[in-house]
Amino acid sequence: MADAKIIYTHTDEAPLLATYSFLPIVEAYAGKAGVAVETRDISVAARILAQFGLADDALGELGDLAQEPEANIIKLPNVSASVPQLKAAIKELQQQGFDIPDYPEAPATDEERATRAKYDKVKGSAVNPVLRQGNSDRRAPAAVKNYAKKHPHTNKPFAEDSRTKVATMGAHDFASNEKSVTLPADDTLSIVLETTAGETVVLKEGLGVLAGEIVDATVMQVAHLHAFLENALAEAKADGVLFSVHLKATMMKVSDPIIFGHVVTAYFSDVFARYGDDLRAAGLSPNDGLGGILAGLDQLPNGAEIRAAFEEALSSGPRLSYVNSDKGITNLHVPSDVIVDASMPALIRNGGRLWGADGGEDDTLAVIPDSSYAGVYQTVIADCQANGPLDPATIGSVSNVGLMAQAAEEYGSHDKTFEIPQAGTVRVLNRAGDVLLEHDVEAGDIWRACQTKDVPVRDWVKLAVTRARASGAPAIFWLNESRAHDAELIRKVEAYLPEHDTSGLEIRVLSPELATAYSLERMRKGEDTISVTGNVLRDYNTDLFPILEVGTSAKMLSVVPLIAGGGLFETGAGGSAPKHVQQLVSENYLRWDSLGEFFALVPSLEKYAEQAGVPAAKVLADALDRATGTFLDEDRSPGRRLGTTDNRGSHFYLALYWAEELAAQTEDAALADAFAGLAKTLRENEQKIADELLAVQGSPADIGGYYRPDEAKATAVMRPSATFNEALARL
Ligand SMILES: NC(=O)C1=CN([C@@H]2O[C@H](COP(=O)(O)OP(=O)(O)OC[C@H]3O[C@@H](n4cnc5c(N)ncnc54)[C@H](OP(=O)(O)O)[C@@H]3O)[C@@H](O)[C@H]2O)C=CC1
Ligand SMILES: O=C(O)CCC(=O)C(=O)O
Ligand SMILES: [Mg+2]
Repeated sequence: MADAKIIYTHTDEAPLLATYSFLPIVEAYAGKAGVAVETRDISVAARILAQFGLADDALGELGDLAQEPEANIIKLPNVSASVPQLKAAIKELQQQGFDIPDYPEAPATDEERATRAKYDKVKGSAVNPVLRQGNSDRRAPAAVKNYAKKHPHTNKPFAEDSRTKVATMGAHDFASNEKSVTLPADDTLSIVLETTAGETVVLKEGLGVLAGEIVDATVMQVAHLHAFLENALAEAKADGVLFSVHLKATMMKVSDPIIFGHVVTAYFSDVFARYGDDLRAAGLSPNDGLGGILAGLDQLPNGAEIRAAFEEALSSGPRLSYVNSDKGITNLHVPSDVIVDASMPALIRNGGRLWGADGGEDDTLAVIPDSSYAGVYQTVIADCQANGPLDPATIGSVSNVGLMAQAAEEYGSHDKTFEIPQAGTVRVLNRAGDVLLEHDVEAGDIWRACQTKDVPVRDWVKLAVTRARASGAPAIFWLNESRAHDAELIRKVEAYLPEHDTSGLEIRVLSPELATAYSLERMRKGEDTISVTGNVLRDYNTDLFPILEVGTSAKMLSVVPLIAGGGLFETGAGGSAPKHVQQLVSENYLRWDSLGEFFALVPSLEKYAEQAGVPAAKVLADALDRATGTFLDEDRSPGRRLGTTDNRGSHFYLALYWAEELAAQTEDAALADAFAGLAKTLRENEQKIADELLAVQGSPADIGGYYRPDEAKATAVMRPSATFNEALARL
């Protein structure tokens, strides 16, 4: 391929900061091997600017590229913005002088509606579903697993009398109301609400579907959600445990902020009964969280009175869990502060305890309203309560093969999720007008349809068999035959498995709860298991198991073999770690661990070698792979605390080991020659560079912006060692 190149993405928060330090190293090394590396800015700030013609539509470009065989993209985690995050980013860009409108809370004019539509394109998981034109292969590399066995982190034990548990609806929710069909032929669907008053409201038209596509519809019945929440609040209060709610308001950007709003409303039901109209009139929505409401109260004439009512409710209600008790930030403050994939594993690692208002730890009632996957967490909690914590020194690994291509499953559902305006019946109709799926609904219910195309399913089954064959581990499809969507999927799995040689492999279908129990049982025996899951469990499992096994999902290999033949190499399985940015800004210390970036770069370089016919890229990849091994052996990941090697220091060590490997290899004499000097300089100046990097720690750092840092300032902060910079520049 003539124009082969590696695209390294500029994203947000901690991974973006790390990029200011790491990318110059990558560019310098790649340049020596004739490897073309380009960057594209897909940060939330750049995506906002692109909507108003003030930046290139890099995401659109990469989305197209992902569907071409030449794609070779390194994707760092990015912000999937909740409304409060989006508003903060807009404000920062306005302050930087960009002429962009405010986020229209309740758009009334055509212009406001157009603006809102633009911002809605930036909101939530707007990047990953576009780039993920393939299924997901996430696992802990053997070197990471071995490192964790040698240096086990602590998974704290649950108390003897631990009262932590998961509360979930189990009826009248998305899981239990689901209906599903597989389409026999290409078709065009519409979604229509017939109200009890006899009106027809078209919710969606022109929804193209392909033969073999699975289409589901389901509804969260809000009256039942409220009854459930009232019970859960009463239960938490009676048991004296912390109340916490765990949703995915970023990825499920339509349904989950609404559910989050219902939790806020239920917790503060008296306040909303008294002041709900005032809050609504002021545009203060519970869906944006308690934080946004409290921040907006000053503009209300009776703001002080309402604030007092919130405070009174907090002190008399069940004890809330806190995200940051020092700053008074509760679990209900911001919909994107507590994200279930990261929050539940952190809770389990901590012996089932969260933090209360006083900063003290306590057991919790973890509320996960929809029952589709809540049982997974309850199964792990019950297992740890019965059998003690999982010991990272001995446990086996649970890797994941995840169905996600072409926005499979709930990931793509936000354009088909509706808060129902009036009671009636929602129907999914085909072109001929036949009713495929229908539900009776009440006003306020959250109804959603969701699509899963056939090609991705077939590819996913193949990937599962490939991984089972390569690893020798059993592959378990986490599918619940009594859930409508899963039943359709199981049929496809059964149809596609015979396309492969599965002799001697253990391949089974188990419900998520049983699959969890089976995987844990094997794990405790030191045995590995592959979890083959849908998109949401892919997300959940690739934080859950890594965090229990290796302490963090940052150390995951996360590859997306694109269906069109290209490669998308994600870095780690975690997010963009906002609290790391705060630490950098306050004390010039960045805890971000770039192992995920190192791991992603290896297969990306290998792919480049193949695509561009540049063998030196493979030499670079092999050297990097060995260097990463040394990096782990020498324990060069950032520490958690000031005064230790941080992200920048860790990059220096990686650069040192990588240069030494390149200088020592004999496959490419020119490369060895090119790196000999650098390897020597870095080794000789190891102490000096380490000292220069340590010297800057401890005082505040100015990066000139949160969502859109100033390039020069951030570079200065992230590249503070003159000796290291000069050595790189001389390469
Ligand atoms: N792939 C993507 O693009 C993803 C994006 N996100 C986005 O990230 C943001 C934050 O999400 P959140 O759910 O809080 O999850 P995060 O993974 O960002 O944060 C949870 C915690 O995980 C640990 N962690 C994760 N990655 C690393 C790393 N490389 N080095 C060191 N520690 C790490 C840190 O905690 P500790 O060490 O204390 O355990 C971190 O504070 C949101 O905007 C979300 O939308 C989230 C997930 C994936
Ligand atoms: O796309 C997102 O919003 C989050 C993705 C995520 O958490 C994951 O892929 O693990
Ligand atoms: Mg995740």
